[in-house]
Amino acid sequence: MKQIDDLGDLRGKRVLVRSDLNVPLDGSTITDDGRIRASVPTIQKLVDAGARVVVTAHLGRPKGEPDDKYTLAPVAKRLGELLGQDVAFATDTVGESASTTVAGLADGQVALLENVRFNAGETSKDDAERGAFADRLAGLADVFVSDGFGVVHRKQASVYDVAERLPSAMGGLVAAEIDVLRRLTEEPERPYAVVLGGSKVSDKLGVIDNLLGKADRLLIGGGMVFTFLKAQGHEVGTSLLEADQLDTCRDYIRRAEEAGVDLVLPTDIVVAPEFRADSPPTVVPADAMPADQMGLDIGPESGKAFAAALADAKTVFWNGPMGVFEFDAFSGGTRAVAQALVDGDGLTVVGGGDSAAAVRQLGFDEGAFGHISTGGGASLEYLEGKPLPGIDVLS
Ligand SMILES: Nc1ncnc2c1ncn2[C@@H]1O[C@H](COP(=O)(O)OP(=O)(O)O)[C@@H](O)[C@H]1O
Ligand SMILES: O=C(OP(=O)(O)O)[C@H](O)COP(=O)(O)O
Repeated sequence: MKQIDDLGDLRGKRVLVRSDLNVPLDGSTITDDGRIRASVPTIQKLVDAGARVVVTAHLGRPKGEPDDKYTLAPVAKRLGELLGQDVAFATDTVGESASTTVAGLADGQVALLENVRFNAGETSKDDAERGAFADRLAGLADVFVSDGFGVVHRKQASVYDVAERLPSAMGGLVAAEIDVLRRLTEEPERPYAVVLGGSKVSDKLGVIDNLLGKADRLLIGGGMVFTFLKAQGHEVGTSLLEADQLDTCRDYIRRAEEAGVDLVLPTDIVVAPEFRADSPPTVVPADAMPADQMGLDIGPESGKAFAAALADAKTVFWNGPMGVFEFDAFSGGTRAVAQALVDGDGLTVVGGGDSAAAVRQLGFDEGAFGHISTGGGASLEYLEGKPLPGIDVLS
């Protein structure tokens, strides 16, 4: 697969780089810039090569049209600070502003295009619609570098279709991520434990299907847990729930038992009446959640049980916070799992924008983990052995 060095002399060339700059924001304040920092080495390499660098990225999940809440403007500013040079910001992705901004770049300068998901073509399931948008995006550049590891599992215009239209290469971040994750797919040292949580439940439940044949222990927390608890017949109140996945979860529970996989579910839950930092927390048994409250973290007893299940693991992959760690009162479960990973002596890999942010925000030293991946869904799909469109298209 082509790397940047295989693209030839890039001086004066317009290089479109797909980065994953999907960072958590509080209003317009970036609360964790990990993904921006992870994207800098590739951009800097292109700057040093004298390229005119055009970065494209998404933020959140806007509905295919401009939405101020999801503007990349604060990200352009932070990227500029990290690069030590101004980053020109185009207020659209493929329109007038993008054309003018790209045309105004000198060799070694960088532009960031507005949120690529402000365009319906980016995420369209219709190949022609996606292709038409990719044509316009590709028209802004001479070559393409795919460096957004967190999105390589998405068959989207800026990830997939654009690579079919321009000479393309894999960026250093994607290459490095794949290098580490490959170790987890080839004979992981056992016991191999996988911890799953977070809020993208429908996206990520499916990975369990495959993990049941690979992992020795499967620990489930975060928003994912309530579909399991409900499948066991328990009340889950107003918690996150994938009502159409109950049978799937029942099947996972049965198959885990048959396969001898230790499926660890929380025995206590921190509930609150509302999704708010100051909503009063109560710890309740997992099989006795009140109907009018929502589960926002695994409880302290579960935190201890999860830590015990990780203590002697030789390989651990963790994606998805155990609770709403952004609110102090609901960060205990995530802290307990992070601490268990730090205390263990196996290979530990943390994947996902929010999981990585959680580790840093809760004050853990990044160096204490084997690898912190910028992609949650992407790394899960890689571990599942699923084809990753954004990688396959490069070969
Ligand atoms: N019980 C819960 N209810 C609602 N949201 C939750 C719960 N547990 C965790 N979360 C949320 O999940 C989000 C992260 O989910 P996700 O995007 O799947 O993880 P990652 O970015 O690490 O892949 C966090 O913002 C966190 O607040
Ligand atoms: O945040 C991301 O993924 P992750 O939460 O699985 O780590 C990526 O930016 C992909 O975003 P998406 O899941 O909206 O396509």
